[in-house]
Amino acid sequence: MTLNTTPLQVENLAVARGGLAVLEGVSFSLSRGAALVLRGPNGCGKTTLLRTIAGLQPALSGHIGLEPDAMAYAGHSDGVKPALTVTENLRFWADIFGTSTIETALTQFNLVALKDRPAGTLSAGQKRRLGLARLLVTGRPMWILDEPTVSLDAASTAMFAEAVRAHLQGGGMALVATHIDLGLAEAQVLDLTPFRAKAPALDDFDEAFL
Ligand SMILES: Nc1ncnc2c1ncn2[C@@H]1O[C@H](COP(=O)(O)OP(=O)(O)OP(=O)(O)O)[C@@H](O)[C@H]1O
Repeated sequence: MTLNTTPLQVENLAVARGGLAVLEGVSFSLSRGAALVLRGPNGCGKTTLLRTIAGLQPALSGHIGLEPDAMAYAGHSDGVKPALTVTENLRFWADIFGTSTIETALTQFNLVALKDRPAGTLSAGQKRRLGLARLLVTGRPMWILDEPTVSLDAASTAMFAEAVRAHLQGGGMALVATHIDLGLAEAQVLDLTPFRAKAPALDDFDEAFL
């Protein structure tokens, strides 16, 4: 699949969770070859924003200028099939996304020695590496990553940063919510704190109980 795509344009986006707005007025753009790291305190709406941009839930308002089928989303769950081996998991995804090779994914995420292991027998960090390796076999240009380094040790975190860097160098893009320093000095950073939605004003007070 080609990496030629319109860059991501997000304009005046408002997103909601549980029926309540959590972020409003979020605007940014991402060019090919660029990464943006989203920061903000727990509960500010990073996951909600990523899920909305990935097309997994509707926006309250605003515009997202990239189709979901240009995106590969890696959320909190690894999405690994435990009964399939590492190779079978990657081949399964390669078939779904219409790509052919899984070798780069095995190598870049240090999974070669584990390739015949049922995924259910992997450690948490190994499972996470497999879940992230899936990004490579999607062939999709826009990676949307929610806390991708959870369970990864320092070496695997560095390996992941290298995989993101290689993706960017190939013209891909990455949007990442993370609390840690990924070591991606080239990434831009957007703090979502100023975009937190204001609590709705009460304009219809009930009488106080006496
Ligand atoms: N199922 C739910 N129903 C209602 N509200 C929810 C639900 N899940 C989460 N929320 C609330 O939505 C808000 C945004 O949550 P979200 O998971 O997007 O934040 P986050 O910035 O990703 O947080 P964290 O850094 O802790 O992962 C939070 O205030 C959270 O409590």
